[in-house]
Amino acid sequence: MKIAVIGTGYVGLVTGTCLAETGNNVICVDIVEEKVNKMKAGQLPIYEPGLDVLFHRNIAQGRLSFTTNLAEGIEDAQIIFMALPTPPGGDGAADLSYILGAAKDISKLITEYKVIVNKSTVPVGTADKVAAVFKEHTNIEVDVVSNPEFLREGVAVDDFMKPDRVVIGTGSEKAKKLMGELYAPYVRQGNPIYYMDERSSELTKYAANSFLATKITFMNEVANLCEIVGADVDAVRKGIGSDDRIGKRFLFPGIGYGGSCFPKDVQALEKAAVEHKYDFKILKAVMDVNEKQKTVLTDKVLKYYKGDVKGKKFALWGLAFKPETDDIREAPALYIINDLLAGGAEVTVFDPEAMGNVRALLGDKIGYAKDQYEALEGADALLIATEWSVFRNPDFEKMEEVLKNKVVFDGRNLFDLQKMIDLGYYYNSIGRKIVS
Ligand SMILES: NC(=O)C1=CN([C@@H]2O[C@H](COP(=O)(O)OP(=O)(O)OC[C@H]3O[C@@H](n4cnc5c(N)ncnc54)[C@H](O)[C@@H]3O)[C@@H](O)[C@H]2O)C=CC1
Ligand SMILES: O=C(O)[C@H]1O[C@H](OP(=O)(O)OP(=O)(O)OC[C@H]2O[C@@H](n3ccc(=O)[nH]c3=O)[C@H](O)[C@@H]2O)[C@H](O)[C@@H](O)[C@@H]1O
Repeated sequence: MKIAVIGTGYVGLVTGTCLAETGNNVICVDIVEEKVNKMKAGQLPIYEPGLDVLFHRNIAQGRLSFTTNLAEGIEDAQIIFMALPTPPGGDGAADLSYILGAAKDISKLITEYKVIVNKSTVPVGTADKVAAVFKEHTNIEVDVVSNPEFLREGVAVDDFMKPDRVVIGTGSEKAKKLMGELYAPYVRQGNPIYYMDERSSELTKYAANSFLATKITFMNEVANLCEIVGADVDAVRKGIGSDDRIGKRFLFPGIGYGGSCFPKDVQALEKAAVEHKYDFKILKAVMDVNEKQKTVLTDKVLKYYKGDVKGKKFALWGLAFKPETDDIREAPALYIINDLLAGGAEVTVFDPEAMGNVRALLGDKIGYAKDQYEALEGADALLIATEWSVFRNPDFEKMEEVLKNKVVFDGRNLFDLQKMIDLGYYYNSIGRKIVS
C-alpha cells in the first residue's frame, strides 16, 4: 500500500519504518527541515533500539523516504497517518492545533479518496473535528479513522511489529477493509484487531495510559507505606503480582512516572471529564501523588544531610525518563537536579543516551561525566534515577575508589539490600528499609 506519515517523532518514525518493513511504500513528512535532511542522509534523529536496522534496510530498498513537502508526501498515499504532537494546552487539555492544522493543509491538497488516520493520542470527539475540517475545505470524500498507538519507547519496534492488540475506530466499511489489510501482517500471532466506533477508540487510548499510570501510582503509595510500617515493597510486589488478576507488570515503585505521555494523558483525560461535568476523582489523586513522588528521592537526601546540601557534590546516574531511550520529557531526573541545584549542591551526571538532550537543556549548570564512574569522582553520594542495565551490576570496587562516601540513594531499587550491607554502604531506596 502507499502510505504517508505526517510527523516523524517517536511514533511517526517508528510507524513509518515498521509499515515499510511489511512491504508498503511509505513517505514520512515533517516540518523540521534539519530533521528531514538528517533522515535523507540515512541518520536517525532519535535513539530507539532496533530501529536503525529497519530504517536503513527500507531506505536502501526504496520503500521509505522523507520530505518536508506535504503535497509530495500525500499525493499517491491511500492512507495518511497523523503522528503529530498533542501537548497539554494552557489548561492541561490536549492541544489539537497540530492535528487540526495538518488536517486543514491536507484537505486543501487532496484530489481523490483518502483514509485519514489519527495516530496521535487525541480526546474523544477529535475524529469528528477532523472530519469537519475536511468537510469545510474539500468536496473530496475522506474517512477519518482513530487508530491509537500503544508502543512504549525503548521497545517501540517490538511493540509495533507484535502489538498486543490493534484498535481501529471507524464507522466506514471501506476504511475498515483498508486498515485491516494494512495491519494483517502485525497480528499474525493471533493478537486481535478490535474494530469499534471512533469515540470508543479515542477513549481506549486515554483509559489505557491512565490505568497504567494509576497502577504505578498505587504501588508508589504502597512503597511509601512500606517505609513507614517496616515492610518491603519488593516482597509485597511479588506477593500481589503473582495473582493473574493483578499481573506482574507495571508494579515497580519509583520516583514517579514521567515521559511524554502518562503525565499529559492523565491530565488530559481528567480535563476532558471536567468538560463533560464528570468528576474523575481517581485521576486527580494519581496526579497529586505523582507530583509528590517526584520529590521522594531529594526528600531522602535532604533528611540525610539535615536539610543542608549546600556545597555537597552529587553523582546522578540516569537522566532519560526510562531506560533504552534518549527522551527526557518529564524525566524525574530533571526534577531531582533542579531541587539539588536549588539547595546549592553540585551535580555531575551520566546517562548512556540522554546526555546530549540534557546538555542542550541545562548547559553548564551541571557536570557531564564520560562514564558512570567518572561521575562519582569526589561525590558525597550517588543518586540513581533511571534503571539502565549498565547500572545494575557495577564495579563496586571501582565505585569505592572514587566515591568520597559510600552513600547511595536509589530511586529504582537496583541493588540487593544484603549486598549493600555486605559492601558497607549507606543505601536508601524506595519502599525498603534503609541499610547502613
Ligand atoms: N512517544 C510515545 O511513546 C508515544 C506517543 N503517542 C502519541 O503520539 C503523538 C506523537 O508523539 P511523539 O511521536 O512522541 O511526538 P514527537 O514530538 O516526538 O514528534 C512529533 C513530530 O511531528 C512533527 N511536526 C509537528 N508539526 C508538524 C506538521 N504540521 N507537519 C509535519 N510534521 C510536524 C515534529 O517536528 C516532530 O518531528 C502524541 O499524541 C503522543 O501522545 C502515542 C503512543 C506512544
Ligand atoms: O502513550 C504513550 O506514549 C505510551 O506511554 C507509555 O509508554 P512510555 O511512556 O514509553 O513508557 P513506560 O514504560 O510506560 O513508562 C512510563 C513511566 O512510568 C514509569 N514506570 C513504569 C513501570 C513501572 O512499573 N514503574 C514505573 O515507575 C517509568 O519509569 C516511566 O517514567 C505506555 O506504556 C505505552 O503503552 C503508551 O503507548
